[in-house]
Amino acid sequence: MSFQEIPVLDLRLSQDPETKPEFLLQLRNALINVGFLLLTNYEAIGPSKEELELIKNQSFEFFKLPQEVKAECEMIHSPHFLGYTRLANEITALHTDWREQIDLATELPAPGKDEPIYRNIEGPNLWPDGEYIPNFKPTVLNHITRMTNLATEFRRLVCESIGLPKDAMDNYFKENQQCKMKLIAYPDFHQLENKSAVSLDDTPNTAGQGCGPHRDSDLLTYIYQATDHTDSLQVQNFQGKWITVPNIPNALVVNNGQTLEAISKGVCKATIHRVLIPKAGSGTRISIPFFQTIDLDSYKVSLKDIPQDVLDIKDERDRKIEDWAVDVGFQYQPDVEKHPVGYAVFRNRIKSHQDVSAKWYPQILKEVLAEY
Ligand SMILES: O=C(O)CCC(=O)C(=O)O
Ligand SMILES: [Fe+2]
Repeated sequence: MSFQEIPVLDLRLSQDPETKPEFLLQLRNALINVGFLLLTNYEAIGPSKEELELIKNQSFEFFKLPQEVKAECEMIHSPHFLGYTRLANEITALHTDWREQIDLATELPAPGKDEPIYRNIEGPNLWPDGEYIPNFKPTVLNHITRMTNLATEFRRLVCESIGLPKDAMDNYFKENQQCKMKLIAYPDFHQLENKSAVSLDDTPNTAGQGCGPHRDSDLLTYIYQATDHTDSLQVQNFQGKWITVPNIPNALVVNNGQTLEAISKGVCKATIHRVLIPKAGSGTRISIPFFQTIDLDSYKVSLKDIPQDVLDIKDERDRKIEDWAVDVGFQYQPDVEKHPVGYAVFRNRIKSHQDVSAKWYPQILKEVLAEY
């Protein structure tokens, strides 16, 4: 039997030596047997309710801007895959996603010309014109700082929960490590002019693809579901059944990415998930994922000394995997033995944003298209 619901973890339990062992057990189970969890009571380390309210309001303001203002910071102008993506201009699992979004990241300089091409994942943000939305940039930068703090603490707990010293992942993080985030708007069915959205086979009448089934490329993702939609984000359990992620007010959804799967040698599996278009009349769904990424140059460095009892839980899980995995299309999986992590991350970006790739990396786009 695979998981039927998403575990809820109270971060306060990790702060008290008496309850910490219980927290670490719950975390171990969530990381190995589910790949998703809901995190509550993180305010002492991460963003406060007020700060989340601010980033939510800036998201609404941003998406309300005139299309020409949003177009000025469109991703096509960025060789770093940062900036605005208009509605229905991204592909996941071979189909169009019905969402619009802006990709943002820790502000960093662009790499030099002689550096490996994948380092172009890093670079400066494309900000919307501050004259139209003055509080956008400071609110986003503050959100990145608060979330980076939370994610740094959390990754130490992740290490401890799988039987490693809490600094076991520190080597994967460089000075001024890039983190990424997105503001995403999923208009509800009413608002779509063109309702020929791809119907998902098992939900023919209710929904189309907000974001197609995929695994994240990063280490860990932290999603703030900013509106109260309850029927959108779904996770596939290891028997192929879609499980809806509840929307507990102010809880963050945390999920394993493929980088964590790669460096933990499959112990923490990157679970497949998707987003359905919100029901007609339910309004636009706003979601704000934060992506914790590691040094793109990390190479030949899996986590060492994961204890046997943890590996046994992984093996037990793997024996129970039956009909997992829909067709997520081809996705590059990081394999630190073969390539630096940046290789797969960069190629997944090339594939998802092909108009941007055609402008900046036409040759690599050709190679990527030939591979799947
Ligand atoms: O909108 C969401 O809740 C999740 C989005 C997502 O999975 C992604 O952008 O990787
Ligand atoms: Fe995702």
